[in-house]
Amino acid sequence: MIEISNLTKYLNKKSVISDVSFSAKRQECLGLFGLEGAGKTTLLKMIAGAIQPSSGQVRILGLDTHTHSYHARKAIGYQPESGVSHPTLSVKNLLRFIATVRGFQGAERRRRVDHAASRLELWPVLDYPINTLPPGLKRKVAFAQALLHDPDVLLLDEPSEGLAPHQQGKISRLIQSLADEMTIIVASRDCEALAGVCTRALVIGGGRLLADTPMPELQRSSRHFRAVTLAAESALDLLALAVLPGVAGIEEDRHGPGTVTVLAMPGHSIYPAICALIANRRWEIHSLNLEPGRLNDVVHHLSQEASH
Ligand SMILES: Nc1ncnc2c1ncn2[C@@H]1O[C@H](COP(=O)(O)OP(=O)(O)OP(=O)(O)O)[C@@H](O)[C@H]1O
Repeated sequence: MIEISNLTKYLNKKSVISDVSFSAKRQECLGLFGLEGAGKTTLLKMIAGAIQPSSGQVRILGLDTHTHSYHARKAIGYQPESGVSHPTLSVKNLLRFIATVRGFQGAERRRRVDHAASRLELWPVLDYPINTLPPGLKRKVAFAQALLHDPDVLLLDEPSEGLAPHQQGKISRLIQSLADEMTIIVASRDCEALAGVCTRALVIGGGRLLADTPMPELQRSSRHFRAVTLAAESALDLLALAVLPGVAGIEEDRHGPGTVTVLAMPGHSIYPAICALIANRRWEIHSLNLEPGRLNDVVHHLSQEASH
């Protein structure tokens, strides 16, 4: 569905994307993760055909986006981070305009605009000029216009930024449901927020691809994978925790006295032993969490390593 080969981009004589290659199939949802300035937006723009690579190739459905740009673009929906063009139009008129550009007329155009507006819950703001909307809603409009033509490939650049947490959850569920129908690449600085949505993670730093791995693998690579964080009213007996089988170390929370994170050795499950210790010692615990792994730390760590 998507084949990226040795993609490189120079901007103002500076290398912004260096020799990036990967491919993705239908029903894959790829997270493109990296710190600020890592190159996520530039890479998405090249895949969308919005800017040309300095070298390398993008193929969508087997079509080179440079030599077959018209047909390749028909297969792509792109939600840019910068929002939509024509911000003075109302939401409805912008969606109608994009639907017309995509070749839809009459009842079919109405159906597509209505469907996209419903999916993004844009009904209450359909008649508002886009430039009067808050940033989160502008993102939703940009998302809706990317969906109008049921693309084979959907490219999303920070789709949830600026939205309240419950709205972010809705966007995640929408992305998850769309992944059944298409190939999705979603760029974000927040890897953790997309952990349950993406099947695969691409980590980019300094314009280079630092990791291309299934999401569960990235989670497993976190030193907090299967760690247990517990918070208590009074100080805990850290030695008793440290000598439990499979414990790799203990981190005390400098900002939360009484909160400790017990790290697990790879392949060990320490949660049951910690529960048994709490019961034996009759510790009064406020919270006890088995951690899935701290993905943003992993992305940060990979980026730091690559910059040295
Ligand atoms: N038009 C441009 N001219 C020169 N450099 C640019 C241009 N656009 C982006 N850059 C640089 O390219 C690098 C990658 O930028 P890009 O916006 O792709 O990163 P990003 O990962 O999307 O960042 P963010 O998370 O902040 O959106 C940055 O160092 C940025 O300063």
